[in-house]
Amino acid sequence: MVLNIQHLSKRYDTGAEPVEVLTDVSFELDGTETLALEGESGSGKSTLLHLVGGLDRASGGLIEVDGIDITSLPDGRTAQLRRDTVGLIFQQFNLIPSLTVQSNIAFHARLAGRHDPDWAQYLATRIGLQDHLQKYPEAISGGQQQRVAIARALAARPKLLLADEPTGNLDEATADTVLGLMLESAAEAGTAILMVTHSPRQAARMQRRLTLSRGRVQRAGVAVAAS
Ligand SMILES: Nc1ncnc2c1ncn2[C@@H]1O[C@H](COP(=O)(O)OP(=O)(O)OP(=O)(O)O)[C@@H](O)[C@H]1O
Repeated sequence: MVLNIQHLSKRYDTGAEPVEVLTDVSFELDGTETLALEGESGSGKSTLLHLVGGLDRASGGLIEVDGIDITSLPDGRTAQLRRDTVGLIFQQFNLIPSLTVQSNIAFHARLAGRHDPDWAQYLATRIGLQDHLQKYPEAISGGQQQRVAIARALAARPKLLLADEPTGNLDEATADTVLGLMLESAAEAGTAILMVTHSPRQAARMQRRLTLSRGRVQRAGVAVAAS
């Protein structure tokens, strides 16, 4: 199992009143499964993704990534796990402007000590970037930049890919193409996917769908607490 979440909760104590953003969330993700995370704005999707990526701390419950409980790891170890096991794609591509497309793709794999030039080259070609490798991010389109972010996230063959509306700012046709490339490339890399999306059309292309409603997992139209 690549991801095991049990009774996860997240509370923010920053304001006058504590805000419980996630309550008793439990689900699992096997091998190379793909899961769409849906739910209305403010339901806690991004918060959940940040917790799984170790970018924020849970208030309670368990998050096992590839068998390691990240809720009890010190910050340095979470960063290491993120580097070694998890790939991240956000709506903002976060490309490094001073690096070429090719170097951007290799960047995280190099950091993880797992840069495989043949795989990076194959991935870039597979994802349609072969003619843009020596260009800088400013010289390519939004759709192409998003392809770079996807290739970069998959270059180190992560066990788990976390994607927060990865095609959210692309037109529908480009989004369809880019998502297809992401799914095919992840399958080839042996990578499971947890993807936040507002698009039912995109969610339907994933193997499983899970909806959050006010921080709880909703099944069959009803928000339920995990047993
Ligand atoms: N640092 C914070 N302090 C207090 N509340 C927060 C904080 N970060 C997020 N929240 C609240 O947590 C809730 C869930 O936010 P989150 O961004 O996870 O929702 P979301 O489902 O991803 O929404 P969207 O679809 O609009 O991106 C929101 O009500 C938000 O206001």
